[in-house]
Amino acid sequence: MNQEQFEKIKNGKGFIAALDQSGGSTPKALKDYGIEENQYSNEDEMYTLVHEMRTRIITSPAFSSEKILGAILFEQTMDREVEGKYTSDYLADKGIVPFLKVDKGLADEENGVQLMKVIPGLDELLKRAKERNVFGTKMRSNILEANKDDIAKVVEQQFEIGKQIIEAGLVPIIEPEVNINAKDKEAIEDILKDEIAKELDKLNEDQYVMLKLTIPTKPNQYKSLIEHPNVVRVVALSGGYSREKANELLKENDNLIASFSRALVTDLFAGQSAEEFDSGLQDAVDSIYDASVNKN
Ligand SMILES: O=P(O)(O)OC[C@H]1O[C@](O)(COP(=O)(O)O)[C@@H](O)[C@@H]1O
Repeated sequence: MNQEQFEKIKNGKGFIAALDQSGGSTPKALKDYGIEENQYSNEDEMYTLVHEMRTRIITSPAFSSEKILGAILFEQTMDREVEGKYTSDYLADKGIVPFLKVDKGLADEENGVQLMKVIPGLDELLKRAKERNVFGTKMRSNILEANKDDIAKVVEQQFEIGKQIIEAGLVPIIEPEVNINAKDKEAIEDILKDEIAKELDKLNEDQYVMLKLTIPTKPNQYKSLIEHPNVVRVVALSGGYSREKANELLKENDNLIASFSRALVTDLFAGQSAEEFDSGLQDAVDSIYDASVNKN
């Protein structure tokens, strides 16, 4: 494992940019960016357009390692190039640590949770990620109701696959998202914290994970997880909150940094001039950095 990147992710001041919208989320990500579905006629064109959007973000002067510690990539982005380099190498050369989203989407909701779908060919994908100098991975489940046994299943699945990822020499970001509109969000977060702690305590001392969590209703709910010796860093998804709201809630949580997708790109549009785009991205980066680093 790249020790310099490990140190940066563990102790660096900044946040992680989530640029990994999956196939399922891409049409909405493009629509939010100002590209309607009638502007592309097949998946290939869609992926080319979203790679252009991500390239515009990644190559912007606002997308700098001064405030951005890492970036989470979609598999196709990892296999494409930015200015003649593989995307992960381009990022690493900018001092930004590359991560790869490895999940293949969510299973149907059952008993108030969505497990991850089976991930075929994971070993092969992890091998390729290592070849592309990727540091870590990210995979997302979804929790909607406070059903203890089912939340336990979500966490068990995450850690079981997480250990496979650790074996492959990468650091897994474990992301059991809690839906921000869940009726019993606080009760879910109490159960989730306990279930994650149980799995963390089973790890060997040289097995490291990261956690990507919904910003909790109770400030500092996850303090004990943040301080756990097997946890490199705990980061927060924006979950559908506006950037202002996500930043406001994040500021209430010590040592919790952002890993936003929607909240990062919400003011970026295809039709913007270079300076409008770059200044919109700079504003987003500055405000998310501030919420990640300067707490109340
Ligand atoms: O496309 P997916 O896999 O459903 O994930 C969508 C997004 O959810 C995230 O986990 C969190 O994104 P948000 O900050 O927009 O909630 C991102 O990493 C990812 O881009």
